[in-house]
Amino acid sequence: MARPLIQMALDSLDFNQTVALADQVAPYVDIFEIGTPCIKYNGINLVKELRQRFPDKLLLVDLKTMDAGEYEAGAFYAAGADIVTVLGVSGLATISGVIKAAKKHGAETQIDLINVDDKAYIAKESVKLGAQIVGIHTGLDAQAAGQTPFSDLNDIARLGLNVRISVAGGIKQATVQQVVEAGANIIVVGAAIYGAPSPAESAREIRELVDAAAA
Ligand SMILES: O=C([C@H](O)CO)[C@H](O)[C@H](O)COP(=O)(O)O
Repeated sequence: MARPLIQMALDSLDFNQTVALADQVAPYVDIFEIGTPCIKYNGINLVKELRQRFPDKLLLVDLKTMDAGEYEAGAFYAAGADIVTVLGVSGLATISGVIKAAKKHGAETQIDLINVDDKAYIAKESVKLGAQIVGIHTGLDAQAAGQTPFSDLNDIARLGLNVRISVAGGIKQATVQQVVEAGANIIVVGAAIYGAPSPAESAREIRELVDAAAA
């Protein structure tokens, strides 16, 4: 099995704390995600800062775009994003616009299937449009209501689409093996790292668990 990537969700609103957290966990993660609240609060300067500080990391900007796909995403690709997210619920025209912007910059697009009713349909159509990643995502509010991403992950993985699958939604040490075995290519972790007494130690543990599960 190819080594799954670990994506650190940077969900703080504070610019300096975000950069400091990225520094701490950098040895253990592959992708820095600038989370949606964080990018709304800090804007494109944070993309530029992380791009400059971490030239070897992948940088995902979690715009969760809903409209004006090409226009909105284009500026973030130009600032150094490797991956930008667009909402599956936005519809195929917006998804197509973000993919067009990504292509212009030699970058990638992730379709976030959060709150999509027919996830299989949107995933299949997104692949036809040229998306490289589909995201199974139980958001923070849905997690608080007791939901998890596991059943949706199994359903999408079973389709065998030519696309990488990202999974997010409360993933922690206890559930890493389960999502790797289910077929996730990108494991997104936020609170289990940034909420730990030692974020670096938590990230190191998750790295070990992901690598062991994929071995
Ligand atoms: O995308 C996220 C959320 O919707 C806010 O933007 C989180 O970054 C994602 O859910 C990962 O965080 P955890 O669920 O805390 O692991």
